[in-house]
Amino acid sequence: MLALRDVTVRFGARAAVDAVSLDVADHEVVCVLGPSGSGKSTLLRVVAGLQPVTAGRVLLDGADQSGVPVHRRGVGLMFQDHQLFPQRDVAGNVAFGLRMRGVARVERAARVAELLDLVGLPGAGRRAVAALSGGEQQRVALARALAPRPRLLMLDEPLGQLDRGLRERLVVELRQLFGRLGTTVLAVTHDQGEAFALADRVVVMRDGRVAQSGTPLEVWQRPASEFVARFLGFDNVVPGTVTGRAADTVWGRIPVPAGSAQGAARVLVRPAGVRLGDPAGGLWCTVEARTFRGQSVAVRLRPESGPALEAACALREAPEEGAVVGATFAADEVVVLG
Ligand SMILES: Nc1ncnc2c1ncn2[C@@H]1O[C@H](COP(=O)(O)OP(=O)(O)OP(=O)(O)O)[C@@H](O)[C@H]1O
Repeated sequence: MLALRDVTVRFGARAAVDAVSLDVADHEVVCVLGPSGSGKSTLLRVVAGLQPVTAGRVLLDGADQSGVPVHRRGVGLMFQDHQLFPQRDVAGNVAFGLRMRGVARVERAARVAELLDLVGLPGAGRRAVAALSGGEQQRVALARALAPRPRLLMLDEPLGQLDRGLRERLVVELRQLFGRLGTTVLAVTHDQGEAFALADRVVVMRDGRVAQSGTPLEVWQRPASEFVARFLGFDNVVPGTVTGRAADTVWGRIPVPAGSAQGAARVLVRPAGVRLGDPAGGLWCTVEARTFRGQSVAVRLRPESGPALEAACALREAPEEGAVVGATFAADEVVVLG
């Protein structure tokens, strides 16, 4: 469906997008994820035709899009601040793209009603946009983007403005909706939770380049680099030397999974793989802080050597602040990073 081939966008000397190649298959939901300034929005703007490329090609269904204007690309756009027309009612907003395409009034009305049902706002056509909640406005913006049946729907921080609870609910709804409609989606977000909940595949960007691409599970289980690991919130990373099934690090010998790359590397231990027991039986650590995270407790440890270490413990097993414990490591939660 969508193919980017070595796409580069420069602003002055700086490449906001640097030789990016990316494919999105029919019906696939791809989320581009990365810190602020990594080039996500620029990438979307390129696909939409809002931003010319410095080099490289954008293909939609095999056709090169250079010179094709925004309204002829057949892509739908939904931006962070959803840019609804305040002077129009809900139906007027949803019908916008249809009117632009000259769809007849009766057909338009039917499609608007269908879309409002789809996004969970049945019968809301006559309501004023200004009187809607943030979540409702988001749904209207989604209905407007979907109304002309775009071959590719692009979302820029689709749930960016909403509070966390609402975002978590909407992201589940969106995923179900896209699955049902078979929509092909390219979304960008800086929120990893959102990306992982929404996407069939996530693409992590860093400084205009693709740092990793894979299913949410693949990226979560095997971050390709220290950058990706830290971006996902994994901070238990130390340098080490891998020999056979263990790595020598400042935290002592850490078992690693079979097949891990050998030699000097960065070693990640996911918090779930840090086991706490008797001080004599492992790396000697003092408990610095505990943070409740729903089902588990994040325990921040100060080891006798090396940087701080985080462990995830069951509620009842979390040691008290100030306690001294021995940390050991479970190989299946250890990743030797590239
Ligand atoms: N029109 C422009 N002129 C000059 N520089 C730009 C322009 N648009 C973007 N940039 C720069 O390109 C880089 C990438 O910007 P972009 O908005 O694509 O990043 P992003 O990952 O979407 O960030 P955010 O999450 O903050 O929106 C940034 O350094 C930005 O300052």
